[in-house]
Amino acid sequence: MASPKTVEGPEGQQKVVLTSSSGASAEVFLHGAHVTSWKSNKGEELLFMSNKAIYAPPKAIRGGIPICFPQFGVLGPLGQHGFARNSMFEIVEGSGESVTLSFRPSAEQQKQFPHQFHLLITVQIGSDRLTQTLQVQNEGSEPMPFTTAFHTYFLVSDVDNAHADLGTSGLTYQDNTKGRAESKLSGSSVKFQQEFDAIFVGAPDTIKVVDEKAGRTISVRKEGLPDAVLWNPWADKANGMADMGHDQYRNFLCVEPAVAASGPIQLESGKSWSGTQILSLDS
Ligand SMILES: O=P(O)(O)OC[C@H]1O[C@H](O)[C@H](O)[C@@H](O)[C@@H]1O
Repeated sequence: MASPKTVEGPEGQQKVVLTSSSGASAEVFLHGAHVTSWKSNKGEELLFMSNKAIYAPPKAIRGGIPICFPQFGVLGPLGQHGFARNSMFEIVEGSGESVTLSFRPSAEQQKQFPHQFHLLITVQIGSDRLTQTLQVQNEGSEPMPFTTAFHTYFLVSDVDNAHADLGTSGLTYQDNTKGRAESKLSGSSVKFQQEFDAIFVGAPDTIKVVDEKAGRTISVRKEGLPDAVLWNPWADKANGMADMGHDQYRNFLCVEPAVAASGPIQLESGKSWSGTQILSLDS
């Protein structure tokens, strides 16, 4: 397959633009293999991007779809969400509709995480969907522990008029705002009305992001990823972030297919593992 072309994005960073035959499109930066845009075939943007995002390493880009790897959150010895989102990837192959990006840790990164691995991220645009696969191969001689997530920021008209529907009532979750204390959902949906930061262990394989005001539903389907993290930082935390615009917390909610509290996965030497998220625009 021919290598897809890159174009220059903010701060001189290279990005790949994918376009489906129907006109849907996506943008993927080599920095972090980070998807920063997914547009429907009508041209409407479906992902949230901060208007103060920083596009250059060593910062992760705020918004879109950061890849948390080889650690989700603070569930391990590394800095929050691991180093892949702060690192440069290389293009392996692709076409107009898909691209595969590759990353191997530097000697410096292996000092913090003493494992050799090969990470491949594939992003594919379809007429009504965006598919992302994370594949990791343990190239070292010891088992490699990891956790991971697709940290997807969905754009919503206003968080007051949006919710995440898990499809099952009364699920329990670990509440990150309360030291991972167990809590229970009263219905099957999460309405974001204050800071919400929760790990659903063994979450349903499909979660819907519903924007009532825009009349839009996106299904988040996950394969090989047992958990889901739901997050909105709310006003105080978001307005304290240097790379988040004022009150922009109202315009997103995160649904993050993950191996979080179910992990870490212990990947044997020479073995590979993969996980996929499929985002589809239902209406
Ligand atoms: O600010 P970041 O490092 O990108 O993390 C953003 C958020 O990611 C996840 O959703 C975690 O559960 C949150 O605790 C964290 O605040």
